[in-house]
Order: sequence, then C-alpha cells, then structure tokens
Amino acid sequence: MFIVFEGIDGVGKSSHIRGVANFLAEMGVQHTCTSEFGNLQIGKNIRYILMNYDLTGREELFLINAIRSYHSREVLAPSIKADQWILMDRFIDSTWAYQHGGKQIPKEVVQEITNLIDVPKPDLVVLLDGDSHRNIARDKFDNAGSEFFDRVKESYEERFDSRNWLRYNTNLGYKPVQEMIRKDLRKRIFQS
Ligand SMILES: Nc1ncnc2c1ncn2[C@@H]1O[C@H](COP(=O)(O)OP(=O)(O)O)[C@@H](O)[C@H]1O
Ligand SMILES: Cc1cn([C@H]2C[C@H](O)[C@@H](COP(=O)(O)OP(=O)(O)O)O2)c(=O)[nH]c1=O
Repeated sequence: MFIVFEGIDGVGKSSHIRGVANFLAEMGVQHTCTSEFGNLQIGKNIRYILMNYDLTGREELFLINAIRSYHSREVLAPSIKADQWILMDRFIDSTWAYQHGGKQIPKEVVQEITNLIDVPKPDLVVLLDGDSHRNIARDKFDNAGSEFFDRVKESYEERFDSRNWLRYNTNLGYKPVQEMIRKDLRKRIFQS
C-alpha cells in the first residue's frame, strides 16, 4: 500500500505520518516513511536550492522531477518490491498544487514533464486540509503570501479524486484527525 500525504506547509503532514507509522508498527505492518526532499541527502540538497534560490516555476519543475525519478528508483521501487507499506510526505500532487497552482505553470507543461518520468501511482492520497501551524513568515513560499496558498489549496481541490483520496479537516485538532485516519486505514489493513 503506497500512501501519500498532501497539504500546505505546516498543516501537519509529518506529524500525522509519524502517528500512522506508530500505528502500523503496533499492527505489525512492515512500512517505510519517506519524502523526496527529506530522505536522501541529494533530496535535502534539492530542497535547499528550492527554498533559497529565486527559481522560476519551470526551473523548479525540472529540479523536482529529477529528484522524483531518482527517489523513485532508490526508495519507492525497492520498498514496493519488498511489499512494504510506504508513507510518503508529498508527491506528484504537490507539483500540481505548487508549480501549476501556486506558480501558475500551464497544465500542459506540468503534464509534459510529468509524463517523462516513470513513477508508481499512489494507492491512496491523504489530503490534510486546514490552517498552517507554522510560523508563516519563515520561508520563501510563506513570503509568497496568502494568494499563493489559496491557489495551492484550490489546485488540491481540483486534483481531489474520490476514488482514492481521503480528506481530513485538520482544524479539528491532531488527535481526532489521527484517530479518523487510523480508523480508515484499519479497514485497508484487514482487506490486504
Ligand atoms: N493540529 C495541530 N495543532 C497544533 N499544532 C500542530 C498540529 N499539527 C501539527 N502541529 C505542529 O505544527 C508544526 C508543523 O507540523 P508538521 O507536521 O511538520 O507539518 P507539515 O509536515 O505539513 O509541514 C509542528 O511544529 C507540529 O508539531
Ligand atoms: C514535492 C514538492 C514540494 N514543493 C514545495 C512545498 C514546500 O513549500 C517545499 C518544501 O517541501 P517540504 O519539505 O515537504 O515542506 P513542508 O514540510 O513545509 O510541507 O517545497 C513544491 O513546490 N513542489 C513539489 O513538487
């Protein structure tokens, strides 16, 4: 089961991934937690570039897809082969939300670049929808202002697919949302 957590910066993705990882450990489900910008050193370097250089949306798109392809080969493919559950912090829908929605790169351009790389499709996307809990003035994306984030949120809405997306209102607080996520995943554990 390949699960991706999506949502704006500071909405609680890392916290909920940690919670779900603990839950899977309790249930005896083999799993791995990963993200393109956080797992491998090369990804951390790319994140540094993204956060500290004034890149155009297209430049970001190329960089992100390069690391996406590499991370997929190095982390996703072996985990899938080993039949592990994957909990991933952001994936392709972040690119739709940030580079298409936020930075307003046309759909066709995002689609064309995305088509060039071969990556697995998530079984489930967990969309965390609510306010950011991060000190907003901290980084470049936050400085881009609330209109940027409104467009990011709108793009997530456009991408929402009721077939394999679940949405949670994080403004209800961490604990109730984590409980809802666990309840929904429990069904899937017993199905698999
Ligand atoms: N529901 C919540 N209420 C209050 N603070 C929260 C909540 N969820 C997360 N946080 C805090 O907000 C910050 C950002 O959360 P994090 O999980 O890192 O978000 P993301 O991975 O989406 O950027 C962390 O300091 C975290 O402890
Ligand atoms: C994966 C991805 C992230 N990003 C952005 C979202 C974040 O602002 C930034 C860093 O990602 P990340 O480290 O996941 O941020 P956070 O923990 O704050 O949610 O990169 C894109 O613009 N496009 C993408 O495809």
